[in-house]
Amino acid sequence: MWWLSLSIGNSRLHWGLWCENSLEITWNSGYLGDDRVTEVIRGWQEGKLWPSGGEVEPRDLDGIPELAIASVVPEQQGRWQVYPHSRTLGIADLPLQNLYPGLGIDRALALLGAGTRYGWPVLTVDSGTALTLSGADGDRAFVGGAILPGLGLQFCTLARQTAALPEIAVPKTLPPRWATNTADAIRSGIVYTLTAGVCEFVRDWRRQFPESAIVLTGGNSEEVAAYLRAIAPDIGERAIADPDLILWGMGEVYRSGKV
Ligand SMILES: Nc1ncnc2c1ncn2[C@@H]1O[C@H](COP(=O)(O)OP(=O)(O)O)[C@@H](O)[C@H]1O
Ligand SMILES: CC(C)(COP(=O)(O)O)[C@@H](O)C(=O)NCCC(=O)O
Ligand SMILES: [K+]
Repeated sequence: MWWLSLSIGNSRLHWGLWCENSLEITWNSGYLGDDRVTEVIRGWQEGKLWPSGGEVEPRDLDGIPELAIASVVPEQQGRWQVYPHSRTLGIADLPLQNLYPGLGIDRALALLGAGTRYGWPVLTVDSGTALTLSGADGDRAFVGGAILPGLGLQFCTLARQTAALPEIAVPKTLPPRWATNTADAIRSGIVYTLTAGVCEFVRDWRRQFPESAIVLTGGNSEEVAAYLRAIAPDIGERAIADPDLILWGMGEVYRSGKV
């Protein structure tokens, strides 16, 4: 009756502990080394949950949990597939239409989670390592989307590929637009162009699907939500923030009997 959902992203692991259809706890962790993976799997086989790297307390499960894996990082997914009670999800397992071959399973699951919780049509904005937009219509058919470097990645790449630009943390609030020093200039350039781009996509989506929910998720969703509220309140105030969209999508696949 207990099962685990593991979504493997390009920066880290996203975990959910489920009791049937009820999501009990969620946490994130870094990637784990082989020894640690072996240790965690041994724990599961003894009916123990030992979330590592996360802030969740270990606990006893009555039974050996199933593990559902959704991954966009092949090298990481193999480490967890050795668990005998695991099942790896592909886009063919999802009750969505018109998905293209090669579409990220995280994007498809986030859409499924968002549509299930907030209704169809729906647009998801996932601010993770990459920032992705993904939209589906009222028939649960994928309409399309976009991929760009995520917030953290933009700051990091700019610093790494230039001699004079420093590494800067992702700002929590809106920086000044017309900067008079280097750090603010970087903040301004990245934050205002990224936010303007997201707004443009959302506005176009709303022209096609005026009633659609707009759902924000991913490691930088709080920052993106704050920028949107400050720059475009008509979008920011109405957008829904939900950090667990991918896990909710996995729950929906479980409910349909495919896990
Ligand atoms: N504790 C954290 N560890 C890693 N990234 C974090 C953390 N907190 C916030 N972030 C931000 O979230 C981004 C990753 O988003 P996330 O949705 O977790 O990634 P992914 O699903 O691609 O692994 C990073 O680029 C970083 O800017
Ligand atoms: C676009 C992504 C890299 C996003 O990954 P993330 O930032 O969530 O780790 C991932 O969804 C992916 O590898 N997609 C495959 C290409 C596509 O969706 O078209
Ligand atoms: K992402």
